[in-house]
Amino acid sequence: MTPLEDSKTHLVLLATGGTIASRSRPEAGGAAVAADTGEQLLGSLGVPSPCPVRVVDVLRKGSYLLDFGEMVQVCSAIREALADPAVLGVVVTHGTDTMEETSFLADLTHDDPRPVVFTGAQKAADSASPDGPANLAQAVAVAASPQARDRGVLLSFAGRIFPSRGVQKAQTTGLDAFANPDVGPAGWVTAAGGVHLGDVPPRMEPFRLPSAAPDGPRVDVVASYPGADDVLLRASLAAGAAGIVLEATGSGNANRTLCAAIAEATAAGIVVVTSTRVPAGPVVPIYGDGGGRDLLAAGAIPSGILRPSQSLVLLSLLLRLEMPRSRIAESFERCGRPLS
Ligand SMILES: NC(=O)C[C@H](N)C(=O)O
Repeated sequence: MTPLEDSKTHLVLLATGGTIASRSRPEAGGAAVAADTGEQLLGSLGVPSPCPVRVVDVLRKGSYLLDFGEMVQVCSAIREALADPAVLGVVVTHGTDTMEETSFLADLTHDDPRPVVFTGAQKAADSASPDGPANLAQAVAVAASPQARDRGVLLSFAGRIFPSRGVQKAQTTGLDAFANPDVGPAGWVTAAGGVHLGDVPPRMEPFRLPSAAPDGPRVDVVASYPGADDVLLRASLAAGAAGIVLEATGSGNANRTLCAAIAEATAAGIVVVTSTRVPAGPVVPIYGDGGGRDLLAAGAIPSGILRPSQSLVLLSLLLRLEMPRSRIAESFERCGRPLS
């Protein structure tokens, strides 16, 4: 671990809830709900932190409850923490269900060399052997490491370190909850806090952070599957969607019915992005008969390597920033490129 040169330097821990903070509650019928404060989480660390940590409680909820405005709120809290030059880096404790969404939004809008590291847990704080304390200790070690600088927003989980772009929750209950099926982890962190990361990849130009208003443009995810018709897509349009992420099959295919409805939607100015339910590989326009080639001709924008969850975040961000379709297409081209 890196010794501190200046005793005033410190990390900030932003607590948002999730399983890492959850305990079973009689008032919830014994179900696990977010309960612990950031101070309680910090108090659970079995090892001393490499530097002082200041705690801010931002939210206390399961991440399956978050909306886009709350994700912006977490990003604003990161920005506020980094406004203090004595802050070395930020750790965010967060539920794992939507950590790939919030961390990606934070990465897209992160304009600072200092590390921001998300972590959480798969087992509740009151379980017999919670994984939260070790995950948090490792995230603190990563955030305090000079090796983690200039890498945007990272996830540290079960000893592995991932850039947020392309990361996916890949286990419902297994302790190694996250994966990047395209490129694997960027590095690892040992139980003793030793951080190992490879070369620093180039960073993308950050986007502006939009307002945290809860009533931004509506963006829905609509799936294609055997027998899918256009009823749900049209319901989304009728509900006022400004953007739709199509969770397509394979390399990004739908069918003739969906394709025709998408052509109508894009002609009316709705932005449609084609992503895929397949865990790895880019969206590629190859097939006709309502496949990816026809979706492209219908005006849908391929998401590159971004899965539906992260496509939803990028599209919601760009629509909140009032970007025209041409810049949205360019942004997906840039942000959807595989990280190598
Ligand atoms: N393991 C977790 O954190 C899952 C939890 N349901 C959440 O996302 O808040």
